[in-house]
Parts: sequence; structure tokens; C-alpha cells
Amino acid sequence: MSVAFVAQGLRVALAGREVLHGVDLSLQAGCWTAVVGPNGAGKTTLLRALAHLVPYEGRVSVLGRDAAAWTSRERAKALAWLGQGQEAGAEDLRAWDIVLLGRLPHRAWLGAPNAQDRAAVEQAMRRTQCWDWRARPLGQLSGGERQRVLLARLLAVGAPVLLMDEPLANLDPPHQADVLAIVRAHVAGGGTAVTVLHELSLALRADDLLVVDGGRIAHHGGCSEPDTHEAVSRVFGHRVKVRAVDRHFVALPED
Ligand SMILES: Nc1ncnc2c1ncn2[C@@H]1O[C@H](COP(=O)(O)OP(=O)(O)OP(=O)(O)O)[C@@H](O)[C@H]1O
Repeated sequence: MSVAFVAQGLRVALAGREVLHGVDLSLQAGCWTAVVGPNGAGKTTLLRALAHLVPYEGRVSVLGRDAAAWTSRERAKALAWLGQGQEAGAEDLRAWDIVLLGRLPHRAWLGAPNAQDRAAVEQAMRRTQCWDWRARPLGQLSGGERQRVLLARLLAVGAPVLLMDEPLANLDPPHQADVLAIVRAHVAGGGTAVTVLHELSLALRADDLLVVDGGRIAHHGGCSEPDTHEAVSRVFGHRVKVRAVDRHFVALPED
């Protein structure tokens, strides 16, 4: 199996303080990796470094090529990004226009969207069930409705790699399940997904878990592995226990 990301000695400092301390990792392509860990562990920073959105020291390679060798357009076509921000400043843009931004890496400078762009936007909006409010401004949508528009923007890119920071934020349980199914289908089709997830029971639906603690990788292993469950429990101070329930694993807080 090929490798989507390799990081060697990855260090990131924010506001003069090092928050990732020499991370080494290798994430398989065609695999869904969920990133979990305590608040402030460095999950978002790690995802941003993999997406080349934050300066770092060390080496990162993406799909077999040094990240520094990619042009920004190449990177934007290959890595679709969903951040935690709710797109402040885009309040007046229609949902449709927001999703069309996902097509920017494919379009000529100032070129009008072509039929392929429009079809990709419609397909993505139908998949996250936000097509019906395509004409509404982002600023008039609820938190969950906004999130579905931003997820559609991510899908409209048509990228082989999805990098998603809290993709389930603000979504009700049925829409959370829909997004997990979209991620699963992406991976089944040969794509790669890396998702930061706070909801551990949903993170355990991924293939692999990357457990981050204190700016380091505490563990990287399969979601059904006992070692992985133990690592999850350990980084949360043994205040979380992973149990098998029906065909899934669930992680519940302990008193
Ligand atoms: N813009 C910033 N400037 C300075 N320090 C920052 C900045 N953003 C994050 N940090 C710090 O970097 C560390 C890692 O933050 P990060 O957001 O990556 O953690 P996280 O694991 O995603 O946390 P959470 O679970 O709370 O979302 C934290 O100590 C945080 O306080």
C-alpha cells in the first residue's frame, strides 16, 4: 500500500513556543486515520502542518513527494481542507458561492465556472444535503447548516486526500452518520482521510487512530487493537474506557 503522508522530525512553534516536538509518522494512502488526544495536545497544529498551512521544521512528504516541492495549486487540488473556523467574513456569500470556492484550484484566474465546476458543486451540495438552501447567505444559516456547506466545499474539490478538523462539529447525529459514511466511501474508493475528532466513539469508526499527547505521537495503531484502546485511556488519565458494543467500539468517560 502506498503512503499518503510521511513526517520526519516535524516541529512547529506558535507564538515562539514549540507545540509539536519532532513528530515522526507515516499515514497510509487509502486509509482513514482519526487524530485524537487531549485539549491542546497539538492535533489541529499537526493537521495544519500536514496541509502546509503552518511553517514547520523537519520533513513532510505528501503522496510520495516532498511537500515543499508541490505548487500551491497542485497542493490545493490534492489536499481538500476543512478547518474549524466558521468562515467569519464570508457571511454575505451565498452557500453556492462558498462551495464553488472548492473549485478554485481547477479554474483559470478570473475564469467563469464551467459545466464541470457547476456539476461538482451541485453533486457535493446534494451529498451533504444543503442544495435546497444554495441561495441563502452563509450568515443566515445555523451552525450545522453552515458545517454542511463547508463539507460540500471540501467535497467539491474532488481531492484524493481529505484533511478535516472536527468535521462533525454542530451536526446532529443523523448528519454525523452521513458524514462518516461519506468519509468511508471516499476511502473505499481509494482516497485518504485524516480527521481530527473529539468524539472518541466516532473516531473509533476510522481505520487507524493517531493518539497525540503533549505535542508528540503517543500511539498509532488500528482502531480495533487493544493497544490502541489502552493508549486512548492512558492519554486521558484513565478517565476514558473503550468497550465493544454491538459491532462498534465506544469510549466512555469514567467518574
Ligand atoms: N495561534 C496560536 N498561537 C499560540 N499558541 C497556539 C496557537 N494555536 C494553538 N496554540 C497552542 O498550541 C498548542 C496546540 O494547539 P492545538 O490547537 O494544535 O491543539 P488541539 O490538540 O487541536 O486542541 P483542542 O483539542 O483543544 O482543539 C496548545 O497549547 C495551544 O494553546
